[in-house]
Amino acid sequence: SHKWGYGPNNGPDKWEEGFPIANGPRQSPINIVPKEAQFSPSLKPLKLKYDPSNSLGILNNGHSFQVDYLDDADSSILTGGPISGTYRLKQFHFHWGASDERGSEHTINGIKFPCELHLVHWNTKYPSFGEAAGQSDGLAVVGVLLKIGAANPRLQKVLDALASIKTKGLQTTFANFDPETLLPASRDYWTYDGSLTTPPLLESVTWIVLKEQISVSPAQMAMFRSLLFSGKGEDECCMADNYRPPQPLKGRQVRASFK
Ligand SMILES: NS(=O)(=O)c1ccc(S(=O)(=O)NCc2cccs2)s1
Ligand SMILES: [Zn+2]
Repeated sequence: SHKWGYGPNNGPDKWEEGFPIANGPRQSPINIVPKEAQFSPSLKPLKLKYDPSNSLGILNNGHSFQVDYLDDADSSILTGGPISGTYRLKQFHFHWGASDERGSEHTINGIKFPCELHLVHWNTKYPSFGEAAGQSDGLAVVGVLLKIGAANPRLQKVLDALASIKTKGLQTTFANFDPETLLPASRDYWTYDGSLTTPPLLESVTWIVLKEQISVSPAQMAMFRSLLFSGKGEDECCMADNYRPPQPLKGRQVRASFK
């Protein structure tokens, strides 16, 4: 069977063929309507504690690129917020468009952003990431929207590494990176129960989407688009538009940590 992707023959509209959960009750992403989000005073502040020495490498996985973290201890963790217990950072990655008017997965009042950052964490009540990924409370992903503006110096170290992972399967070491430097000043967020936004589309994600965006310049967006979906020696296919569009809310409540 041909692998899933973002093209006309293997893209989001085709994923239900191999992954019927694509039409499930808690799929992601969604369109967030701030006025319809319920302020929940019981939501705790988000607590992120990352150890930069846990960063391992940066990989072109053929769908996006990801920075992987050592997750054999509670050294890079997410606590508080809508979750209970401790979730360990596994990796972060991005989704982006072929042009600046699209690329994000979550939308706000129907507005698409050029790019979206996802920091993927797994619940340590389970023995491993793979185990957690199959549980309804197994994963927590922090989503940060990027908007076009001034060049973001915090992104530069990541973007400068892309030249060495141009094609699918390439990876290189990526040491001492603190992903907290990518986050906006405010920790205000929206949260809802959802899923992975790529196959296997598992409905195991507590989504935590930050209200404040971070900036990215058009030149920096061009660097994201310099990556290839294709492997070395294959017909070149620019890595872009690697986003799933918003999915039906199906009665879910979106809660806000702020008024
Ligand atoms: N866009 S997103 O943050 O919703 C993610 C999509 C895929 C993610 S993963 O790297 O955690 N792999 C998921 C798995 C593969 C096999 C078992 S689970 S995270
Ligand atoms: Zn993602």
